[in-house]
Amino acid sequence: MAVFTEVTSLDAAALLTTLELGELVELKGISGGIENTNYFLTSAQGGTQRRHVLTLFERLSFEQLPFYLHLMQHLAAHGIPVPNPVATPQGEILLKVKGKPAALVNRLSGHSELAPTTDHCAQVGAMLARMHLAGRDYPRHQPNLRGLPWWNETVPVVLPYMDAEQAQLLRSELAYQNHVAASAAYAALPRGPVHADLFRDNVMFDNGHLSGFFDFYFAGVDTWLFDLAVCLNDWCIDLPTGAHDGERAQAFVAAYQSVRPLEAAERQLLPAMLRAGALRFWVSRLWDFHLPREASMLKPHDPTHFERVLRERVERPVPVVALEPVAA
Ligand SMILES: Nc1ncnc2c1ncn2[C@@H]1O[C@H](COP(=O)(O)OP(=O)(O)OP(=O)(O)O)[C@@H](O)[C@H]1O
Ligand SMILES: N[C@@H](CCO)C(=O)O
Repeated sequence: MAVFTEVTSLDAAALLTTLELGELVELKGISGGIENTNYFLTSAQGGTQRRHVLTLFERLSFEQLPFYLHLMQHLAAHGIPVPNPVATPQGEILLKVKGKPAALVNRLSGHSELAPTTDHCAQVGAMLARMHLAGRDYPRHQPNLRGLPWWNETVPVVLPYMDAEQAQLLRSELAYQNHVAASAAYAALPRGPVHADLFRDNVMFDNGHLSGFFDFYFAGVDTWLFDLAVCLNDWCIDLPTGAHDGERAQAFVAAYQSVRPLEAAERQLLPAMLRAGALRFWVSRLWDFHLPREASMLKPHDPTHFERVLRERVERPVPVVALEPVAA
């Protein structure tokens, strides 16, 4: 279930009045999702119906939300298909519903593609690069809150739940990532706002065409290569083994590079960032699994999946040349 806070038709109609969006046609709770309260909401004005998603934020505060909501607005204004928050006549996009921070965004058409083909991967790769470029002049700054400092803080907290082999892998990988982060190549990586959680379930396709990226609530400023690695670790691996899928990865990276070719430092550090992306989600899943938040609404994802992906990335590193067409 993903309606943690009940919104009535009266609440929704009042919101539409504030936003000058006309009448309420339909309000329907969304069952997917585990973090927030989400409703599909249809409004009508002058014979035109509009489809929206109303989100009441259950985890993020009024202070934290402007970075994410303004990023979505910025990307939408730059032609990237992402949910665009509706503003009040005074220009405010962070709303309050039932005392909770809230936003009303346009509803993306289509559905998530949970068994992607090379064509789906290519579409996501090209749009990811376009999104990175579109974010370059976004003026707000917030680091990736699930980046290296968080791994350094959280690995010691989850270590007591690990067996000796897992603990050894976590320790050595963390040491490796700290070493990478201190390198000249890492300092040279281009960076900007990244989605940082662009898994298969956060992208919509409509009739085979990418119709949008959503769920920007882990976004932050980090290296573009990290964002690419997070995607390759989800879109271009075999489920459930976690093995790398060369064909899908090639399609993804070629499409990304058709918009923004990778720089020398990025080419060098791709294998290291694939490991970083796997570590990030292994640690967050371990944390959610072993230390559920008080009154948690989370049904934790399986941590062992990303342990497998990390082992794959360590044992069978994939250099960028393996993902590029062989020169004639
Ligand atoms: N802008 C949108 N357009 C269309 N559908 C959306 C949109 N936002 C959310 N949804 C639908 O609502 C579902 C739940 O949203 P989401 O995945 O963001 O949940 P959440 O609880 O906010 O976050 P989490 O992914 O962490 O569980 C999605 O799977 C999707 O089907
Ligand atoms: N994509 C994350 C969940 C947080 O949105 C995971 O699979 O662990």
